[in-house]
Amino acid sequence: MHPLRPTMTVEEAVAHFTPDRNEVQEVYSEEDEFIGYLTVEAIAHAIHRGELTRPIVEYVVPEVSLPDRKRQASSQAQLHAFFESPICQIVFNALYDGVYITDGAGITLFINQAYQRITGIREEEVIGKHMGDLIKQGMISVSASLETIRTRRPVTLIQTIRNSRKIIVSATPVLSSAGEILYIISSVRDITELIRLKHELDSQKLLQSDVPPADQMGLEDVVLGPATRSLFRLADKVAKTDAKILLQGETGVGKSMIAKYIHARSSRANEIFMELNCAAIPGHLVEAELFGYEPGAFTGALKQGKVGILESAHRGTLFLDEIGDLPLELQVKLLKVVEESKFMRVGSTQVRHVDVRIITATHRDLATLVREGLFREDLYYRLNIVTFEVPPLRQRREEIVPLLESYLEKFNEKYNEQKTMTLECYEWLTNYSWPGNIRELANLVERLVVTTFHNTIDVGDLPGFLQQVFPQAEPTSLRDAVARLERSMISQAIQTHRTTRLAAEALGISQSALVQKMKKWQLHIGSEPELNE
Ligand SMILES: Nc1ncnc2c1ncn2[C@@H]1O[C@H](COP(=O)(O)OP(=O)(O)OP(=O)(O)O)[C@@H](O)[C@H]1O
Repeated sequence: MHPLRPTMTVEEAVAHFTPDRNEVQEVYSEEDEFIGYLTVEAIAHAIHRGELTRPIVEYVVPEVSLPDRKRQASSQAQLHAFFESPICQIVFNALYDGVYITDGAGITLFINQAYQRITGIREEEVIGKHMGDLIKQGMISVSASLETIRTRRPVTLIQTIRNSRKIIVSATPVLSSAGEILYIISSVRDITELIRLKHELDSQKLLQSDVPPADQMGLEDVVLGPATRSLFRLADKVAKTDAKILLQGETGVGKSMIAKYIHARSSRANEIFMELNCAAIPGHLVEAELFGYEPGAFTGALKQGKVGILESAHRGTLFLDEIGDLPLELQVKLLKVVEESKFMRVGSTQVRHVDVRIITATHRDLATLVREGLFREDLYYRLNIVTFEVPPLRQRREEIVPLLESYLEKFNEKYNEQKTMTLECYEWLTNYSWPGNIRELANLVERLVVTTFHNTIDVGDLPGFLQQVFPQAEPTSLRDAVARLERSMISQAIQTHRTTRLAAEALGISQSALVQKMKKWQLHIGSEPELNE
């Protein structure tokens, strides 16, 4: 380390004081002339007064007494010895959370094993180092300890380790009887872990809530965030009645899942649940599918005729998906079923009775269709006693990570894999708009589990369109902005060129530098093995 210069600020000088070093530093001018001494006590006082940007020349003294030096050195040594004592090591290393201890000036004294496990940072990289230096090196993004020194209060913040992993740090100052900060003890947790715990807690809460667990309804893997939970609660309530239900929402949001849940919680649970997607078959065939037909009712009909879905659903529940696509002429026939429970098969004049509960769904706005004359108003009001507005996934982002985790678990089991996702990948996918909602999410996870060759799925493995849509949060510093640009360029280059040699060439850096950077950013060559050149 360079000698202390009088123009250095207090903040810059702090890094020169480490537990292993002398407690008094000599200060030299730019011409290397001895100016005086700077004691760790003087620095500590300056920090306590918030004078971090003042030049140290203001605190330099021409002489220091030997007892002072001995006393300071010995108290520092005692502290050091305490943290190195076997009992202290055993206690801190037994903790599940990471522990990070600095002295009152922000110099690292101790990290426990859990901290090393969570962050991947080794003892020798930080012990004796000042937190400010660790930020400068890019090892950590911010320091809760320095914030605690500045504010003299406990501080909790989210820290990024080596620009990738995110952890949550809570720092607490330990004060002497004179009110000086002696050290700062920080506890550290992985955010991914917190998300998992929250997910577990949500499931626990669900078990205690008035909504019966969905897996008992044959609906395994259901993720219930606050929005979905309140839909299920309402579904549970209306299930007990025969009220007509209209489910509105985009494709893939879970409308048919809710319909099945309502059926499973109703008095018809032991009867059949039938489903017809009115948009999936041509208009002229919907009538035959729904109401059935007599022998020879139309060209191409089965000789023996056919029982329609409506009749098959007798005593049970009929779920009519995409009801907005039901042709107008069939809407009259459906109205008769809804109002009088009566219908006629195609080609028959015999009126039949049926006892079904009808649940309908649509991704279109039925009220608008009514205004445009495309949907019968009387049918609309009949079907729409209770409306469920099922929100798109982008409006219930808190469910995205639990859904990703749940589907990862499901497909890992199905394909006998052990894939995990980086925190950044979770963050990326949380910000995506998911036009295909949960169906799209499930498809993506399955694809990633099947196609990636490594166990950790990262942003670089996502399909190209997903990599471009991520709305970046504002970078917090120039270093942050540069780091992001570097990562994004590398990620794009390896996606495009598929070999580290070609990607390095395109980026104008050496192959080994590229490999090192890929390691740092946890990037991989797409989801396929590197091409053989
Ligand atoms: N809360 C949830 N947790 C887990 N999986 C869910 C959840 N909601 C929906 N899914 C799953 O997402 C997929 C799509 O759901 P569903 O078929 O119910 O959507 P939909 O709204 O009826 O779609 P569409 O209108 O296109 O028919 C299904 O595989 C379903 O199991």
